[in-house]
Amino acid sequence: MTILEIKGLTLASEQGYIVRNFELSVGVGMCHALIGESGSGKSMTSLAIGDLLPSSVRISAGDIRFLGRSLLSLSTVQRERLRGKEIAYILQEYAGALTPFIPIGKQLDETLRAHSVLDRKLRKECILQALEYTRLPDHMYDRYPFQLSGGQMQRVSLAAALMLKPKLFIMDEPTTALDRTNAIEILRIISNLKEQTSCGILLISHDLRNVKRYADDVTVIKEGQLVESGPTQRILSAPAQAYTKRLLAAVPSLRIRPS
Ligand SMILES: Nc1ncnc2c1ncn2[C@@H]1O[C@H](COP(=O)(O)OP(=O)(O)OP(=O)(O)O)[C@@H](O)[C@H]1O
Repeated sequence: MTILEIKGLTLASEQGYIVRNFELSVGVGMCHALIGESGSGKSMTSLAIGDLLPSSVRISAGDIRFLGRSLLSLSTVQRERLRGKEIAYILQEYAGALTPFIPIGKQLDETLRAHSVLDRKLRKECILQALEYTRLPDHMYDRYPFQLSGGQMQRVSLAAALMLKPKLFIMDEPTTALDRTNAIEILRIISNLKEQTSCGILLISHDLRNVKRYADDVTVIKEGQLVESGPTQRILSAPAQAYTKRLLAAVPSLRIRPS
């Protein structure tokens, strides 16, 4: 079964096309990485899924289906409801997801209250479970975001998303702002989550070592157009397109032999 299916997606601004006739799908329990050079349209594609495109960019053709349902046929309110509850974004800018002077527990409680009918006691249990899952101690509940390190803050934003049990995580450079140890820790948590909950993950990353390790499938995008797509192992070890070969050759640990 497919969680996310993007078909013929075309995004345009006044300056012209940003993404053209693009497609990608994320299966149940799968992590699909979207890779390509800076400015190739990765973030715009991911923002289109959650109805988060800037006002200067519009969807001019194509469809985005979530669990078989076209998202483009839903109202703004319906899409807003899906976002957060069923489709969660984890971004590089984790600090913006938290209000600095409100304790973590209170912020997570507000999120849970908005999206569930759990009583206060159950909400607290759920929050503590999410903190534990992201390997944060219970006392984080009473801490303020400004008292946390970058790695801890990204784990809190992950905890906030996963306690709502979304079906799809959209992760745009989730570990770019973190050191290698914290980045690996976050990716391990995400990977476990995928195994345990069968959620789908759309991962946008410049770090091809992470893509190699954690993604099941890869799609390569260049100037808004699909270059090639397939299982990670195949794309990284035997890319069919010259552009992909160039992209991979730039990463020393992935360097491929010219064919
Ligand atoms: N607000 C905007 N209005 C119009 N065009 C935009 C806007 N923001 C970005 N773009 C254009 O959309 C194109 C794709 O940008 P996008 O952010 O999706 O690239 P990306 O592949 O995610 O790059 P990076 O890896 O650097 O984040 C770029 O050419 C960019 O100039």
